[in-house]
Amino acid sequence: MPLRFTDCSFSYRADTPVLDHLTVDFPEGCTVLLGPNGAGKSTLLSLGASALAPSTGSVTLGRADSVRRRDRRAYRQRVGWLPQDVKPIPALTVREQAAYVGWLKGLSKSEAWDRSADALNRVRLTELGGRKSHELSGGQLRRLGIAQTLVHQAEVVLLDEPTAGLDPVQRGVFRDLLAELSTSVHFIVSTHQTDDLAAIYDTVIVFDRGQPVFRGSVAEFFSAAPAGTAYERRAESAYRGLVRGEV
Ligand SMILES: Nc1ncnc2c1ncn2[C@@H]1O[C@H](COP(=O)(O)OP(=O)(O)OP(=O)(O)O)[C@@H](O)[C@H]1O
Repeated sequence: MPLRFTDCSFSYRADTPVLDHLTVDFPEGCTVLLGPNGAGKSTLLSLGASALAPSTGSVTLGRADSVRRRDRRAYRQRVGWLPQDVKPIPALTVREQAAYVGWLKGLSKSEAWDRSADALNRVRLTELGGRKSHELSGGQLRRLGIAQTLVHQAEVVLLDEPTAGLDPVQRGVFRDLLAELSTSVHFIVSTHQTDDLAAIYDTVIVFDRGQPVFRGSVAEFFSAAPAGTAYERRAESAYRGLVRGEV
């Protein structure tokens, strides 16, 4: 079920639109969103999560429109969001936090509590379930963020730079987790990391100055690199050829 932005505009300040009548859809599977600093990726994901509202246009998941008041609750249940800074909720344990977010999304307390056990198991945090969430490391906290989206069984999960600042081992853990979960959840991942694209993603979207400048398979993305580019430099080279960068 694709997430679709249709004719979407958004500005933080009246004179500088970040998104200007943008139309783009995110297909099923695992999609990576690449783009330079300031391109508008986080803004796009915040709109996708319905944490921000567009000034024109719509953001839809199937028939549910995030902008339409009567659809909003259902829309938010179907979409999970991991912003750049996942926040521990003071005084709550890891399991309580996962359950609490499920409850906020409309589950009953008992349902949220029951599902939190399975969600923590899927992100390999069961053993830390009784620990206070503010005691988690950055990598563990991000896995808790994913567990929160699993509790309310989001169909589409938006991850904003989920591996920034993680050590190589934790990055590997996260990558394996995405691969495992992507059989049942559609992921849209904003990142600056272009290694491992082929191992994780089905679709690449490159965003620059509020507009998509590339949308295709990983193989098509690689083929945007000049002929003869060394194998390990294809992603970087293709990317450089597509974007103009920060103003
Ligand atoms: N809260 C805010 N208030 C005002 N301007 C903002 C705010 N958040 C982002 N912007 C501006 O909106 C534009 C897009 O920012 P955004 O964070 O969406 O880009 P990004 O592609 O996610 O960048 P990065 O890769 O650095 O995270 C930038 O010019 C940024 O300065």
